[in-house]
Amino acid sequence: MPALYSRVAFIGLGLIASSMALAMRRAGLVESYTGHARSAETRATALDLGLIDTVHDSAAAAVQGADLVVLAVPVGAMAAIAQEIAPHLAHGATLTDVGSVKGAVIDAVSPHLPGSVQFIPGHPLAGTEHSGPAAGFAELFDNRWCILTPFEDVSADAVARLRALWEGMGANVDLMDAPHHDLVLAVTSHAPHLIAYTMVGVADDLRRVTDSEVIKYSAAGFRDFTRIAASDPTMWRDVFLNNKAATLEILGRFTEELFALQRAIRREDGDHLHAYFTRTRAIRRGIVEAGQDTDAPDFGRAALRKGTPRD
Ligand SMILES: NC(=O)C1=CN([C@@H]2O[C@H](COP(=O)(O)OP(=O)(O)OC[C@H]3O[C@@H](n4cnc5c(N)ncnc54)[C@H](O)[C@@H]3O)[C@@H](O)[C@H]2O)C=CC1
Ligand SMILES: O=C(O)C(=O)Cc1ccc(O)cc1
Repeated sequence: MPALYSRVAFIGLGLIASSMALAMRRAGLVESYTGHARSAETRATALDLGLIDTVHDSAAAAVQGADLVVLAVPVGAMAAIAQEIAPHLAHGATLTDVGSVKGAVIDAVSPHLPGSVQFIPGHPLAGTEHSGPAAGFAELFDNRWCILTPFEDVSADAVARLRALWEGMGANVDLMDAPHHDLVLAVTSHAPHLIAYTMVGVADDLRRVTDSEVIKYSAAGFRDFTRIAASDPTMWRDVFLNNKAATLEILGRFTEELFALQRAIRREDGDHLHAYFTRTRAIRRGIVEAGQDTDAPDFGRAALRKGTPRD
């Protein structure tokens, strides 16, 4: 495939930017790579790892001459960076971001941009609990979704090119509007992360359960909570502060259902519990049977098709 862009500038050189650089290099999607990070150590690591060809100690310098600029910093840092780079963006350049929240990023970035810049917000639904330039890997986006939330006035060619870039990095691309994205992500990612943080905090508060017992006896579910609760505190603080309405809406519903389940346990209402768990099990089966559970081993899908021995 011929290169889609001649020069990409990454602002922020952490997990997502480094994975993007490696995935772009894997498929030869861009001709030259540059970037900026705040710390000299991060800049040096990104160069040493061969993620980028050149590095700049200011975001304004990094974006000059780039036909693609990727904002890959915590959501709360986007506004100041947009303000700084706006006068230096090349005419007709595409600006995108990878923030976990879209509405607040659009509000923070758009007001600073000159009319010629094509701003196409994006969000790869792929990540890990690790941060920094050494955490990236080329396969991160393989068979994962990337959601783009462009406004209608953006050039269709620019959107098609960015879509092709994500597909070249291995991702599947969907387009939706920003409020819908923020609600979907509140349900599927943001509220679950908060619940994981809470559960790990609760386990830690239980003085009877020492750290070693928590790890030693934790089954897969709790282990995954501890992994998720090890995610970057700055990034997740910014997610909740910037997707406040949708996460509060979902957490409100969650709290109501949790109270109903608590009451069922207290009243020994087995029918309520059984009916609830039957409904949630059907949801999981629907996901697996639709082939949407990309992490599930094949034997899991086969077993579900046949029906499990406990049915
Ligand atoms: N980590 C994950 O699993 C995922 C993260 N995202 C989003 O991607 C973005 C980047 O996240 P990661 O790459 O995971 O973070 P990271 O912590 O690995 O890297 C962030 C980079 O931004 C720089 N940075 C932080 N604050 C800054 C500031 N005020 N000014 C300039 N640079 C600053 C850091 O020095 C670092 O180079 C975030 O907006 C996050 O919501 C999206 C999908 C998955
Ligand atoms: O590590 C995990 O399980 C994740 O959920 C990764 C992740 C974190 C934030 C996003 O906006 C998208 C994906």
